[in-house]
Amino acid sequence: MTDEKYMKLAIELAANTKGQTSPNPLVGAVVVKDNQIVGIGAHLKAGQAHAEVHAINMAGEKAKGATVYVTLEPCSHFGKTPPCADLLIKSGVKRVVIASTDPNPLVAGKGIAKLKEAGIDVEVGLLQKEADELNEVFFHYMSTGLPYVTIKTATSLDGKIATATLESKWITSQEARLDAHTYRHQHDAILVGVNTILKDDPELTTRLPQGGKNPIRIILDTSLRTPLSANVVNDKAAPTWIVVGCNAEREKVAAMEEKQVEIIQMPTEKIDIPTLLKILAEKGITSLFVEGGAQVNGSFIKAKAVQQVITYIAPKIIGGESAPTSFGGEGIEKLSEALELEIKSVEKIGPDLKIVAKRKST
Ligand SMILES: Nc1c(/N=C/[C@H](O)[C@H](O)[C@H](O)COP(=O)(O)O)[nH]c(=O)[nH]c1=O
Ligand SMILES: Nc1c(N[C@@H]2O[C@H](COP(=O)(O)O)[C@@H](O)[C@H]2O)[nH]c(=O)[nH]c1=O
Ligand SMILES: [Zn+2]
Repeated sequence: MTDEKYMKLAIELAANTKGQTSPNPLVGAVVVKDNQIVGIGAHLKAGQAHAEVHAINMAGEKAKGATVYVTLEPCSHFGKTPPCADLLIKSGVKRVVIASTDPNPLVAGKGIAKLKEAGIDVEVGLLQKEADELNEVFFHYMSTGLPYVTIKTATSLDGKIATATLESKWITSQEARLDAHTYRHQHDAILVGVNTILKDDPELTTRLPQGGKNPIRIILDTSLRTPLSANVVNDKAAPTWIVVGCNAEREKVAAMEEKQVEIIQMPTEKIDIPTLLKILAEKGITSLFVEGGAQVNGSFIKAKAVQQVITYIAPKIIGGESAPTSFGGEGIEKLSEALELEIKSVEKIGPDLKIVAKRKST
């Protein structure tokens, strides 16, 4: 039981740095000696000390003969920081309890092997499910080389994202919209289509009472119709990248680049989602928050390029055959082609419902 207690603390430490460590994983570590916690640590920012380093430094001499609980296999490579496995060996710990193994090919089992070779008692898998869930973004990015994609939609009870005259402010409550901003803080980038820019001129920034990091703003805009006057072009609140097709007008591209907007020009006329995801991953985007609208959401579903769908439902009926729903595009013909997810949670947020659904882990 005490092992679980300490690993739960390590997981808690890791969970509280969500949104800070990208492209690195969330990691927590706890050092225990004679049933006393003598050191704790979490990885706070990519490029800075790993969780084990903080915890071992805090433990000092007491690390000798101690047990270390760490949510991810200690690294064994020289990345931006020296290997944690070597540090644990040098500090004379007796036992290391690990939750998740690290799929990073640079680590993948080597950290565990190193510790065992040095005669340290290693145990793997304690609360692995909870720890793995914490790092679903990092593990997905490591194993696929693509960003972990979350689509967020906000609809009425009858599934509409706007009225037939395209009025959409607001369908869901302030509380639900605030909840969505937490995801903006946690994601590397937010993505919308140019129609959302033209209709709402959104800021796409993280506006939480407690503050938060603004994600990089990505606009899908094949023929570069985003106005030079748009908020996302002028407010300098966060980087803005506009994805265009190969036929976007040179002059418009130059005018946008003048305003420090980054243009990502696709090799094809249209924007191919799988190709775009590879480009974004290469640019270090490990998590992508897609806030629609209908056409963009439809293109991600068509490409089956989504890992999580978060739906906020307001207890309102909008009606109208031509009122848009969350996923546009041509859709599917046969039900067997429907994108299969599993519902992970259903909760009330103010007057609204929030449903989190995830792809079955492939
Ligand atoms: N219309 C609704 C939403 N609409 C979401 C659209 O993407 C909207 O244009 C942007 O979220 C606005 O961006 P910003 O706030 O200026 O950063 N999202 C919601 O959660 N509920 C709704 O009712
Ligand atoms: N954050 C973290 C680990 N992260 C591992 O190390 C890699 C990043 O290495 P670096 O570039 O040196 O920060 C990352 O991809 C992942 O495999 N490992 C750990 O032992 N403890 C930590 O707290
Ligand atoms: Zn490390």
